Amino acid sequence: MILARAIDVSRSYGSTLALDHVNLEISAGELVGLLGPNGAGKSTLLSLLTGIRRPTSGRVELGGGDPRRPASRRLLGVTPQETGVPASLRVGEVVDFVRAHFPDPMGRAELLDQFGLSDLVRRQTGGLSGGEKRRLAVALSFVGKPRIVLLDEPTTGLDVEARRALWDGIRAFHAGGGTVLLTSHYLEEVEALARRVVVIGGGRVLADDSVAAVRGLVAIRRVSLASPVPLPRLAGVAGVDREGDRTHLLTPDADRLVRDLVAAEVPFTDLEIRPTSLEEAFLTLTSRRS
Ligand SMILES: Nc1ncnc2c1ncn2[C@@H]1O[C@H](COP(=O)(O)OP(=O)(O)OP(=O)(O)O)[C@@H](O)[C@H]1O
Repeated sequence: MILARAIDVSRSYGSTLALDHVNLEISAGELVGLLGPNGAGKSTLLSLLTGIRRPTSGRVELGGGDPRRPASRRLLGVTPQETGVPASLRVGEVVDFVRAHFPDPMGRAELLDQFGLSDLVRRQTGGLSGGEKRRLAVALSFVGKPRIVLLDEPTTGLDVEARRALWDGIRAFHAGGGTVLLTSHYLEEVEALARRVVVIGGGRVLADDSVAAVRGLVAIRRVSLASPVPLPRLAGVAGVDREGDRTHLLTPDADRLVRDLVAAEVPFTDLEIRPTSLEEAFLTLTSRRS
């Protein structure tokens, strides 16, 4: 069963095209990572799926219905990028307050345990660390036993321990049959949780595949050099960019490329090799494909 769907969805803010003909289907029981750089359109897509915003064109469905209808949102749990809880309330009180809104909520102790918050139950939220606050905010999206949870950058800014506690909570929900869509800037983070990753950049879906396949795609290096002569055709070059007297070559195998340059006796200076950003890697690959 498909729990969330975007069909040919575009969304503009004035002259900014935040989403450009996006198609996406999330089936029940999946844990999907939505990966992309700043401004890629991730939050916009979540805001459409949660019914906060309307697409400019195309259609969005949640549980087969319009997410703007409250009935469709009954199966949904969400933690947006920015959240806030009243500083004077204790952790246990916040959880109880949210629990009171649902007909069959999770038990308070079970929820706190699942997210490593049990020791904080009597603490006022104003005194929590950033990581503890974030864990509480994410935990709250699970209170109503949703069928699908959307998490916008759930672990950004957390230290390793807090991140692991959060991951454990998300994994426990998924192990119980729950469906999750979470956004992230980092493939490593998606890799820790999800099998499927949807890469979004410039408002478009650039890849929708297994984490392993996407890792292969983005392991691209940028080899930059200055040469007084035009470069010969070299194997394994995914993209070429010229900037003044410098040439930038994108390749999945920088070692081989450098060996080939030397073997071809290409005169070069100022060789530089660096990893590409996700955005660079994907935009290069997609522009080659199209
Ligand atoms: N309310 C808004 N008004 C105008 N432009 C907006 C608005 N919200 C988002 N945008 C623009 O739409 C594009 C996509 O933004 P969005 O927040 O969806 O990206 P994102 O992938 O979630 O980024 P980040 O990782 O930084 O959160 C950006 O160019 C952004 O500036």
